[in-house]
Amino acid sequence: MKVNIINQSKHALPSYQTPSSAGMDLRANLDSSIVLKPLQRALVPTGLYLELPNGYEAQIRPRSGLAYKHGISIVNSPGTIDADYRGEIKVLLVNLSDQDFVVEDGERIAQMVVARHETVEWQESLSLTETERGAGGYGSTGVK
Ligand SMILES: O=c1ccn([C@H]2C[C@H](O)[C@@H](COP(=O)(O)OP(=O)(O)OP(=O)(O)O)O2)c(=O)[nH]1
Ligand SMILES: [Mg+2]
Repeated sequence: MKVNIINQSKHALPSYQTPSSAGMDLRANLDSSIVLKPLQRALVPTGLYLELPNGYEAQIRPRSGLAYKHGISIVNSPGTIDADYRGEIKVLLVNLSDQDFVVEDGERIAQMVVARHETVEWQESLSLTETERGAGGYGSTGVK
């Protein structure tokens, strides 16, 4: 699928790291590095602007390596990029470790997965179909 993109960053377009990757890594586009103190968050610019087709969204997800090695995650994970959004894609990083983390210009800070979504029209009803699960949840099926 072809998607229009404007790249105002200093970096190459996001790309899949392997042929069957679901996500493309996003790079920070910074004039100078950012220091994230423990529990601090920052809205990190990418310099990218998308025009997703209707019926698609982009999800901004953490990278597991940064999460595991440095406790870096995304506050609103997965971030939602709406098809009608024309602003800059930004990544809301948070440092969940007990050490400072430095975000460098050009660093791959997150990954973006483009996915289809449905647009729902509500059909208001007085009752719902019965199921085996019913209202059970939150561990209702046990732990083993
Ligand atoms: O991680 C994110 C999440 C969102 N956005 C942009 C694209 C998205 O389409 C828009 C709005 O996001 P969202 O709906 O999550 O935020 P909101 O707090 O509900 O703001 P709004 O009232 O503008 O929808 O912000 C990003 O750049 N990065
Ligand atoms: Mg919103």
